[in-house]
Amino acid sequence: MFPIMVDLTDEKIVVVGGGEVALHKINNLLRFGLHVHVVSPAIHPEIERLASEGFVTVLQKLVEEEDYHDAFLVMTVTDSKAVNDEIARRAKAAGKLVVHAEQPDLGNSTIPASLQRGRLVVSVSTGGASPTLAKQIRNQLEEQYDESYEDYLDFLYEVRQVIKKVEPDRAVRRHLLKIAADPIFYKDIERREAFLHEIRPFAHVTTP
Ligand SMILES: C[C@@]1(CC(=O)O)C2=NC(=C\c3[nH]c(c(CCC(=O)O)c3CC(=O)O)Cc3[nH]c(c(CC(=O)O)c3CCC(=O)O)/C=C3\N/C(=C\2)[C@@H](CCC(=O)O)[C@]3(C)CC(=O)O)/[C@H]1CCC(=O)O
Ligand SMILES: NC(=O)c1ccc[n+]([C@@H]2O[C@H](COP(=O)([O-])OP(=O)(O)OC[C@H]3O[C@@H](n4cnc5c(N)ncnc54)[C@H](O)[C@@H]3O)[C@@H](O)[C@H]2O)c1
Repeated sequence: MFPIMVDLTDEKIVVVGGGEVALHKINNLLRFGLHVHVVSPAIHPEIERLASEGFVTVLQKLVEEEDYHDAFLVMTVTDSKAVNDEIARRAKAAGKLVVHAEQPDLGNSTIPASLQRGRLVVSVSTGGASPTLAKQIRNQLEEQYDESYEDYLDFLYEVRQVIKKVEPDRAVRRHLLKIAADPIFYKDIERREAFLHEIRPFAHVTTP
C-alpha cells in the first residue's frame, strides 16, 4: 500500500450503508472538514442528525450505480457482502478510490488511524493486520504530538512561504529551511517571532 495525501475538498465522497460503521467512517471524514453523501435504506439516528445540520447528504434508498457514478471516493459499508463486492468491482473498474470495509483486498484503499494537529497529520496503517494496533499507536503518538504542534506548524509554514518568496538560491533556501526546523523554535515561541522578523523584510522583493 502506498501512503498518499489526497485533497478531497471538492470531490464527491459516497458512503454506501448507514449503520454503526458508516457513522464511524463519516465522523472521520467530517474531522477533515469534508462533506459526505450517504446511500442507505436504514439510517443511523446520529447520521440523520448530521444530515439535519448539513454535514451529510442522505439518499434513503437501496444503492444503485447512478448514486456513486460521479464519486471520487466510495466506501462500501453495508452488511451485505454481495452488495459491497458489486459496488467495489464497479467503482474500481470506473477508476475510483474504493474502500471495501469488509474485505479490503476487493477495494484499492484503506483508512489509516490518524491524528491531526493543524497542518500536521500523522497516520498509522497496519495493512489490515490490526486496526486496533493502528489505533493504539495513534493514541501513543497523540501524547507526543500534542496541540502545541498546531501553532508550531503554522510558524513553519509561514517561514517556508517567506523563504520561497525571498530566496532565489536553492542551496541558501535549503539552509534557511533547515535552520527553521531546529527544535529550538518548537520550544521557544519568542524565537519564532525573531526569526520571522529577520527574514520578513525581504519578503516584498519579487524576482523578475
Ligand atoms: C484504523 C481505522 C480507521 C477508521 O476506520 O477510521 C480502521 N478501523 C478502525 C477500527 C476498527 N475496525 C474494526 C475494529 C474491531 C477490531 C478488529 O476487528 O480488529 C476496530 C477497533 C475499534 O473500533 O476500536 C473492525 C474491522 N476493520 C476492518 C475489518 C475487515 C477486515 O477484517 O479486514 C474489520 C472486521 C469487521 C468484522 O468484524 O467483520 C477493516 C479495516 N479497518 C481499517 C481502518 C482498515 C485497515 C487499517 C489498518 O489495518 O491499519 C480496513 C482494512 C479498511 C477500512 O475500513 O479502511 C479505525 C481505528 C482508528 C480510530 O478509531 O481512529
Ligand atoms: N472497516 C471497518 O472498520 C469495519 C469495522 C467493523 C465492521 N465492519 C464491516 O462493516 C459492515 C457494516 O457493519 P455495521 O455494523 O455498520 O452494519 P449495520 O447492520 O449497522 O448497517 C448496515 C447498513 O447497510 C445498509 N444496507 C444494506 N443493504 C444496502 C443496500 N443494498 N444499499 C445501501 N445500503 C444498504 C443498511 O440499511 C444499514 O444501514 C459489516 O460488513 C462489517 O463486517 C467494518
